[in-house]
Amino acid sequence: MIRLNGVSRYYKNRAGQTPVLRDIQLDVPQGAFVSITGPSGSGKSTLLQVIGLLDHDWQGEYWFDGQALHGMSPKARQGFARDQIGFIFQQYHLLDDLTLAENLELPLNYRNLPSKERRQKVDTMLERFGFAHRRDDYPSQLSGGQQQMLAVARALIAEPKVLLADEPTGALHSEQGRMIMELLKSLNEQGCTIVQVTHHDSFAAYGNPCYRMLDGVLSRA
Ligand SMILES: Nc1ncnc2c1ncn2[C@@H]1O[C@H](COP(=O)(O)OP(=O)(O)OP(=O)(O)O)[C@@H](O)[C@H]1O
Repeated sequence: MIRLNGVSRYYKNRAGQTPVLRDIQLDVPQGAFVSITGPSGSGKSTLLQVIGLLDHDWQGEYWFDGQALHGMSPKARQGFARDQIGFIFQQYHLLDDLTLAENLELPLNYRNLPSKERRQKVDTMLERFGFAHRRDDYPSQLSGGQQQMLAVARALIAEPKVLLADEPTGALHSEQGRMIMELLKSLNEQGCTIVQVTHHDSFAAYGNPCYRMLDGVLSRA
């Protein structure tokens, strides 16, 4: 489903160019749950940003369901990402001045959907994730684990083909972290393709295959 072939990424600094991703080869089959671990600063988040099309300053080939994303303009990639890719972050990235329902509706605003259909999708998601009775609450009224659950719901509402998770449990205590991992596991069992970056070996074990990033080099763990 996703294939990276020889992807490299450099950051410019005073010394010149520092390689952060080196000749990355990665295959993510449809329905897979891929984990990427590795030490701090090794390039994991950078790789996920490339896969999530949040970063365009890379070289190499990126194939997604047979489409050559490396041949697309950044603007076209942005549209593609909105349709096909869901992203969750360590710090949730919810909008605090919007209600839970309004947060969920955000990704649908880019779609040409009648408002009734948008509302139905939001209601279904609120129900599915157990937030129906809290639709008019604000994210700050939720626990960290619940905020991350809402972020997962928001990432899924536009029915992306793949869910990318960058340290999804990083801001949570272990009980809540496990809850989020169990949620990702059950989503994967329902067919959702997932790529996660994590520091936790026990959480990495939810994935198969597992990769390890070291100094910008990705290899099978
Ligand atoms: N915008 C940037 N400009 C310059 N260097 C950057 C930038 N973003 C990241 N880097 C550098 O790229 C390297 C990889 O960073 P990245 O965030 O991908 O690592 P990571 O493995 O995700 O780390 P962590 O586990 O701590 O989140 C680091 O050395 C970092 O300092």
